[in-house]
Amino acid sequence: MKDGGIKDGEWRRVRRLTVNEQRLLRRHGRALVSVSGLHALLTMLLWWMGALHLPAPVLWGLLAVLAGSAMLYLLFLESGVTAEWREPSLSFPMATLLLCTFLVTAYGLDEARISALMLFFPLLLLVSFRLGAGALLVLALLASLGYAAMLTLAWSLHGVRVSPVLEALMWLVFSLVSLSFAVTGSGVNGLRRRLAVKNLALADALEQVRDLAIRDDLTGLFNRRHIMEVLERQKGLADSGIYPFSVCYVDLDYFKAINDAFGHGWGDRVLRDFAEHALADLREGDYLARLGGEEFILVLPQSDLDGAELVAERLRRRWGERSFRALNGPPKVSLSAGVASYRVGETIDQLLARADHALYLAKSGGRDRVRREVQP
Ligand SMILES: Nc1nc2c(ncn2[C@@H]2O[C@H](COP(=O)(O)OP(=O)(O)OP(=O)(O)O)[C@@H](O)[C@H]2O)c(=O)[nH]1
Repeated sequence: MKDGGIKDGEWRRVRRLTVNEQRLLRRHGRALVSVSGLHALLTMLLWWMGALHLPAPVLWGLLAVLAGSAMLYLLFLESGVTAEWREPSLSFPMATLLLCTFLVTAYGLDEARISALMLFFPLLLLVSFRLGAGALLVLALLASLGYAAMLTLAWSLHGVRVSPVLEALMWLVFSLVSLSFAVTGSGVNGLRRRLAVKNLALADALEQVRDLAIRDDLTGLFNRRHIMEVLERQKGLADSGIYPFSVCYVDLDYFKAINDAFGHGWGDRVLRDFAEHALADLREGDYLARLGGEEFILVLPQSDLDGAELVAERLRRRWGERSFRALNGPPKVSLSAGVASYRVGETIDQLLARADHALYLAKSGGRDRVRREVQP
């Protein structure tokens, strides 16, 4: 449904509310209950002043309905029972019920009849935050028809005490003001909805911008800038004694030859395939970034040197089994890796320099192998 008005199936469960939405929902519920409370107070005041001519059982029944419905309504909203319904605030049934109670009080009044209906306007404004134009117009129409029916009943049961022309005039003014409140409310509601849609689009765009800032275009892995932030965070955790971490430089072997023999397109494809393969090979919580070219880095929280070496060795072995020959690509692309473990208090540059040296050892030792840092 586009405008969010009340239609068939409105009460069906559709999705969970966010915490913020739940907070707004409860606030809305309390506002509606305040209107109900104000009406109860006004009714008692009018009765105490002797202006309300309702039989005692009707009066107490009315107050009981106001109190009971308010409690039930709050119970529904606070318990979250309605949270997954399409219109979780139950604004339409609650507003209709309150309208009926306004009409009952108005029935018991003569000169001051309209005073019991005044609360309908703030009520309409309140529910316009939740209901669409159609539902607001239906409410305004119900109020106008209800008022007319209440007048007819009052006139037929205890005659006319106020000039019928004056009564009819008040009814007309009430109906027109209700209508204009409904129209204004739905306009505000429309604006609010458009704003909400724009906010969502903005949040999406921000997410994309953030993604662009931290990810590598070709592989979708984290980029160098972001992994440096990750490393600083890990250093903070390790320096506080929370857990250690290790890093592993990975470099694909003879990549220039692949580009030269199979073309740049194949080179890109191998890089993307490696990223996918390595990500699948890592455990949850490990980080993988592309530093540039065919150079990658793994950041392995809670891993010591032996653990990091095992991870790198497993990656080397499994990646080495991969072949693109069937697709007319390179038969095999091996990798070399250098691992180093963070030593409390050192800088990230010192750590990376040891990993880089280990990678150099792997390359100069013949490639397709993992080497660990040499002690000091
Ligand atoms: N297809 C492709 N190639 C790239 C990309 N970035 C860098 N390269 C190429 O990767 C190659 C890296 O070559 P080298 O640094 O000589 O390294 P290598 O050929 O892998 O040799 P070793 O590392 O010593 O085993 C160069 O030819 C770069 O042009 C990229 O995004 N896509």
